[in-house]
Amino acid sequence: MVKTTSDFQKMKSSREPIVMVTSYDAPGASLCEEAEVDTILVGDSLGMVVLGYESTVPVTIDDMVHHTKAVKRGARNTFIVTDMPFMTYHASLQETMAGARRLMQESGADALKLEGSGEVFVHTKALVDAGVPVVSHLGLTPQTVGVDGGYKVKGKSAAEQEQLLKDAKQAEKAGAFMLVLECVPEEAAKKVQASISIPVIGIGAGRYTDGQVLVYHDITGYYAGHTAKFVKQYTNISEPVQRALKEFKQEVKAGIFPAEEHVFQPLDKHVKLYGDK
Ligand SMILES: Nc1nc(=O)c2c([nH]1)NC[C@@H]1CN(c3ccc(C(=O)N[C@@H](CCC(=O)O)C(=O)O)cc3)CN21
Ligand SMILES: CC(C)C(=O)C(=O)O
Ligand SMILES: [Mg+2]
Repeated sequence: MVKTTSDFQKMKSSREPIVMVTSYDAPGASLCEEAEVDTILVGDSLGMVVLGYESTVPVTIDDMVHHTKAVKRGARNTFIVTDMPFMTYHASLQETMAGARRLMQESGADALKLEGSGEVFVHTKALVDAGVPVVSHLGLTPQTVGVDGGYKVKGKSAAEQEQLLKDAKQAEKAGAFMLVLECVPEEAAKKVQASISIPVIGIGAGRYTDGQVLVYHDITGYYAGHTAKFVKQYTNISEPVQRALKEFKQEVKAGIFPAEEHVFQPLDKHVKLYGDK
């Protein structure tokens, strides 16, 4: 059955690690559900791993609705978190609410994830007040890659760690039920984990968080782009896929495929077809 926000809270209390994997389509989501992951993230990494963009910045609410619907069809019994994309929760509370309403009502998301701190927490609180479960995302926030000047580890200095801790506490206070912490030193993540009561899911945040999240295409090796240090590639499906495609091509060129078993025949095998002798 679909988990609830309180199930994740209980998992933190009982120290059962929470497993989150991204999905962007029905077959991928279905495999995640069969693997019994605790929750699926329809990440805006979608833009980079399946839509071919350079960053997550071009991803829209329409993209997230479209892909979350597909994920929901593939994984009806898994808790789905969907990323609110770039600049859709900053301009006004009205715009935040309109986007969130679409993601929650049209797409089948169970919760929404918002990157960043400060003003973002005003939007977090408004969403939670309206009944939307919210996940906060701190540390490296890919949507601010432009102002950050690249994808860089956050919380390396004492001052940055102090700020991170403050932000995490504010996220909890704003009503977030979960926190994703990306690319921070292990020691900083450990402090955050111990300082707030909501579960902390790490990606490049070391061994002491309440759970881990990785991108589906990074786990399976189905992505040609840059692979971060925190990724463990458990298999490389690109290789067998490439081999199969080359073999298909060779067999068609050589007249090997299709063979007799792939061919349809008429009801009466003795019917003479045009061109038959
Ligand atoms: N395939 C994929 N996996 C991801 O985890 C992911 C995406 N795409 N796209 C959206 C964001 C972007 N993410 C990224 C992208 C790059 C780095 C990266 O290059 N990090 C450097 C750290 C550099 C430093 O030391 O400051 C690294 O070497 O890992 C990290 C996270 C995480 N997300
Ligand atoms: C990397 C994870 C946390 C994410 O936000 C995404 O996949 O978009
Ligand atoms: Mg994201």
